[in-house]
Amino acid sequence: MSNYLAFPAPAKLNLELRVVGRREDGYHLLDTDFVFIDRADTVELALRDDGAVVLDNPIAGVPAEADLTVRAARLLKEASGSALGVNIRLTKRIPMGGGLGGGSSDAATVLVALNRLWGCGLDREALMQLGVQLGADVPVFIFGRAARAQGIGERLNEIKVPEAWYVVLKPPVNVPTADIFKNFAQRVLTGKTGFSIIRVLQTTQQKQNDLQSVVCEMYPVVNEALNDLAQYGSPLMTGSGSCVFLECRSQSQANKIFEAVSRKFDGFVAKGLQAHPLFDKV
Ligand SMILES: C[C@@](CO)(OP(=O)(O)O)[C@H](O)COP(=O)(O)OP(=O)(O)OC[C@H]1O[C@@H](n2ccc(N)nc2=O)[C@H](O)[C@@H]1O
Ligand SMILES: Nc1ncnc2c1ncn2[C@@H]1O[C@H](COP(=O)(O)OP(=O)(O)O)[C@@H](O)[C@H]1O
Repeated sequence: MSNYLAFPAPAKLNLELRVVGRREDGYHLLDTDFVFIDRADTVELALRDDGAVVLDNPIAGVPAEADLTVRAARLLKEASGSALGVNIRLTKRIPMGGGLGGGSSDAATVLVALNRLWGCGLDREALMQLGVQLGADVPVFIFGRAARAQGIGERLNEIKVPEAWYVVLKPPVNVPTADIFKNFAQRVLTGKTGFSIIRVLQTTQQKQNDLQSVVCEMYPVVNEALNDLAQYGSPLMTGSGSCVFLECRSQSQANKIFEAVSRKFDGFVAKGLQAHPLFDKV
C-alpha cells in the first residue's frame, strides 16, 4: 500500500483547569483553557475500497480495536454510511497518559481527514458531536482554536493566547484519568475539597489545576517535577497529569530551563499554537 497521506495531530496543554461541578452520570463539569502545541503525532491514511478499517502498527499495550483512531474511523463510517475503508499508520511523538491529549488528537485528526477523503460532507459541529462520544477531549481538536472549554469539554469559545514556548516534563508515571476524577470526587464527598466557583469572579488569581493536588498525593514524582520547574516560574500540571509545564516568553529561555531540568526528567520544549494545523481543512 503506497498512497498514504500524512496529517498532523498536535498535543494540547490545559493552561488552567477548574472542576466546577459533577453531572448526574458522574462526569465532572470543567472550566479549562486549551492551547495546542507544536509537538505532534503523525496520522497517515490510505484509502481502501473494501470497507475495512485497519491499523497497520498498533501501539504496544493498546489493542487495535481499542485504539482511538480505529474507533474514530468506525464511528464516522457508521454515521456517514460510507462504504470505503482505510489503512491507518501512526507515528507517536506525544507521550501517552500524560494529559497531553495524544489519543484524543489522533482521533480528531482521523475524523477531520477521513471526512474529506471519504467525501462524507459532515460539518465541524457534526464532527465534534461524533468526537465527544470517543472522549471529552476530542471536540477541542476539531474546534481547532485555542479555547476555553466548559461542560465536559463540548462548550467551546476561542481565546487569544500570547506567543509562548513551554517547557514540558513527563514524570515517569502514566496517570489513568478515570482514577483521578474518582479520587477527586471522593475528596469532595469527604469535605477535603470543594468545587471551584466560576472563573469570572477569579480573574486576578493565579492559574490553577484543581486535579493537581490529587495527582501529586498519588504520584509524588509529579510534585518533584513541579518543584524542579518552580525554581524558574509558576509551573502547572496539564489535564489529569502526569505532565507538567512552565510557560516562557522566548524559545531561548525555554531551552535554557529545559537543559537545566532535563537531567532528571524526560520532556521537550514546544511552541503554543493559536490554531490547529488542520483548522482550514475541515
Ligand atoms: C482531564 C482532561 C482535561 O482536558 O484531560 P486529560 O488529562 O485526559 O488529557 C479531560 O477532560 C479528560 O478527557 P478524556 O481523556 O477524553 O477523558 P474521557 O476518556 O472522556 O474520560 C475518562 C474518565 O474520566 C472521568 N471524567 C472524564 C472527564 C470529565 N470531565 N469528568 C470525568 O469524570 C470519567 O470517569 C471518564 O470515564
Ligand atoms: N491513538 C492512541 N494514542 C494514544 N493513546 C491511545 C490511543 N488510542 C487509545 N489510547 C489509550 O488512551 C490512553 C490515554 O492516552 P492519551 O490520550 O495519550 O493520554 P491523556 O488522556 O493522558 O492525554 C492511553 O494510555 C491508551 O491506553
